[in-house]
Amino acid sequence: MCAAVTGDLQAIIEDIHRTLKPRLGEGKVADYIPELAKVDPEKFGIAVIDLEGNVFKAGDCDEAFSIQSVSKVFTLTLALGKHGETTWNRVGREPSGSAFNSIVQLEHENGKPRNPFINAGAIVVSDLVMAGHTPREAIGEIVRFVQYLADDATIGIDPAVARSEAATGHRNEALAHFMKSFGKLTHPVDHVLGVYFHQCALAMNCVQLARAGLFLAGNGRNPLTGHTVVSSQRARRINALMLTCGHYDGSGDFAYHVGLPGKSGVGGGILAVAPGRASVAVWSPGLNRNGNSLIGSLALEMLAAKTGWSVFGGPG
Ligand SMILES: NC(=O)CC[C@H](N)C(=O)O
Repeated sequence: MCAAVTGDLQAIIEDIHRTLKPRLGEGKVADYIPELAKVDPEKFGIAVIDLEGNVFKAGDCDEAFSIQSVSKVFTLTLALGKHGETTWNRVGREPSGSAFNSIVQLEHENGKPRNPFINAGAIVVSDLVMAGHTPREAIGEIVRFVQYLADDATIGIDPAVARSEAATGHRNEALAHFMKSFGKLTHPVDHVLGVYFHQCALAMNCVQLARAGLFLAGNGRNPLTGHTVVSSQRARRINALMLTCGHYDGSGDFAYHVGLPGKSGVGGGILAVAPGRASVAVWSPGLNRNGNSLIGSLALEMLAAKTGWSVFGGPG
């Protein structure tokens, strides 16, 4: 990273926070999971961690939130570790161009989801992570993996969110049963969804989330712990999937405006990766029409513009 950016980064983060604060409350908090509807729409946190381990943060960056679909990056990493490239026999690698919970493509494509970041694909990935495990063991493995990535044993699941999602998860049940009817899930639907709902209910703050994503900025190696999590080739490929599929039918827009691999969740969190430079987590619960954090996306757009971190080229 160039020295000028390092020195200015805290000022940049604070400026972004100050500039966007008056707009908090724009967007719509997800309410189809009742527990998420209770979250204060004015929350806004940013954390950036560079490869030297410097932390730059602003706002509500130490408050835990429901990471929801951001968890799909971590479960994909786990599934690739267990199953390698055969993972792609079960789930595709193409952008869907449809909503995160869409069912329409599944019938045309015989129950094989387009990519691991839409709900259907992530449910298949949960099925893959379960191999040889009970649901409880698989959930434990996911939590331990995220704790290991973030080097923080305090990270856990919010059971109220997991219960709330299970109680209202008819759309995900429909997706899972539909895929099961095509023989695309190995385990019983209720077991797979139990794992999926719990992974989505992981509660993390922006600093923890940025730390957990740091290996993707570091060619597969977390520079803070010295652990090689994945090969550089795999890190590059996960980043490619985040860039092309991480924001559902808003992925093209996110690439256009931000230009960084990113993964959003309906809790209002986004993990973004600036390869070779830093890992960034933002949180603001108001969502845009694609179900991605509205203010969080704007914050990342400003950050990319001010740092020149877009993977597509320099500042401006
Ligand atoms: N986009 C999201 O974050 C969706 C995750 C949410 N748990 C769901 O399955 O509906």
